[in-house]
Amino acid sequence: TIPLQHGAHRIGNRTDADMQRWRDLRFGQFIHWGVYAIPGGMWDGKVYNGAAEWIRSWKEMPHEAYDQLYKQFNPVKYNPADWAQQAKNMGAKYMIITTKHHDGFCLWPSKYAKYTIANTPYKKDILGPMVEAYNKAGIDAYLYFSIIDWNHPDWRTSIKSPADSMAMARFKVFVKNQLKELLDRYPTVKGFWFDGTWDESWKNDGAFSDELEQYLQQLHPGLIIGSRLRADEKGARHFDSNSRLMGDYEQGWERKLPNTIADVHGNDWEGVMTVPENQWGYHQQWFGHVKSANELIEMLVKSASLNGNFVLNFGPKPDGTFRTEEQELMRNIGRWMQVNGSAVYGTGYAGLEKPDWGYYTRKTGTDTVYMVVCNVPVNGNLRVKLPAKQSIAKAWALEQPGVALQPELVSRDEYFIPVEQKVYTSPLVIVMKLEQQQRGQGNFEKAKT
Ligand SMILES: C[C@@H]1N[C@@H](C(=O)NCc2ccccc2)[C@H](O)[C@@H]1O
Repeated sequence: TIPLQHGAHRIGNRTDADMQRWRDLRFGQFIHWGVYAIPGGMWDGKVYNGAAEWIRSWKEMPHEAYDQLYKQFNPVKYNPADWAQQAKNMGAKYMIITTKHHDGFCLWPSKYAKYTIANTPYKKDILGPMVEAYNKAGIDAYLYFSIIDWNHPDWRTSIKSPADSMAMARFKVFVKNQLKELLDRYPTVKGFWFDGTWDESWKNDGAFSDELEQYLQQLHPGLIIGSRLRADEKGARHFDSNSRLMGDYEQGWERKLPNTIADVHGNDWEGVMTVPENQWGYHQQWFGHVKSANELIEMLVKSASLNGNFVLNFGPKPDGTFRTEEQELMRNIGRWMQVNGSAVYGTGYAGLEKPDWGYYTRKTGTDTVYMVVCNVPVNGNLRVKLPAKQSIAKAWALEQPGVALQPELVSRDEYFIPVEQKVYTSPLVIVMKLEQQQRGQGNFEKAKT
């Protein structure tokens, strides 16, 4: 291995209570909200085809015009208690809020910047009431923070001169000050979600990203910070130059998910997902494929089945309300989670071969395995293949706990569980209790009894 000062400092996953709590939550709500919601992906009668929160970088949007928009930010309908209730109804157990996106606009009255909510018609802190409302609803709060800051005069994408070095040095002090300010103002937050760390100026300063992570942990022990913050001293990101994961979980799964357990290399990980193909901030005209509740439920279950968390993004409107499509989604996903959440919360990889009909999740540390059926087989049977010497002690549909299903043993360690041929409007969940076979009790003897 290559000797590193600023690579991963831990081999393997965190085992402390804060991290176990994060693991068990499994389902989060991302919120991208800021000045970019005002144009909402359109300007001067033209539609921006990029991600709405990047509209400032669009050639049709003059920087001066964008940089005045904060003077119109006045979300008179903003009601964090209502947001929290909708998130709770959806079944989200944690929330990640953009404190400051790449444009540098701060949703809190930072004393280190002028480009903040304090200097808008709204004036009041957005974050405090949000964190409070979500925590009150039993939802943990995490803070998204962009290192890239297009508004700050000292931000540099690359260091090309001594002047750049001095500017970036000032910028790093500013970043540290803002992060400490956020922890001082919102002490109940459980972690940071860093973004905007791909530019050279950051990638080539692995030492600082390492020191910053340690500084934050020492300020607030137990914080959960993903791999995207980190670079090592050779410019390697997420994984250090010895291929060891930095940070507390792999934070690279953005708008994509791993496909097999091999893809996650035994690490904790989190996938973050947009409802349309690529819009995080509010866009007035969603175009392309908009994901359905069932599609997103399947992604959530797939994530849990591969030992990961799934965070679904919402982009509130400038008036402080969620668009109707997003409200509808929260209700529809919530209806399924209300009944079937136990197949997601506190679960992980079941250690079984992925079946054709859907996903297995296992209640962590138990013999309880959930079968989440997304593709009902035309032969009417759910094939369950177990490792040698394991058998199904009991099986039942989650919605009919009193009705024992009769798995048919079709070959050694393989069962068929019949599934009703009908129209399914959402994934079906079956619960199995597995057991180690008693000594000497071969499979076929079992079938005879
Ligand atoms: C969570 C999302 N991350 C921001 C983003 O710029 N993603 C695009 C991107 C992702 C990975 C490397 C470079 C650029 C988006 O604006 C969202 O905030």
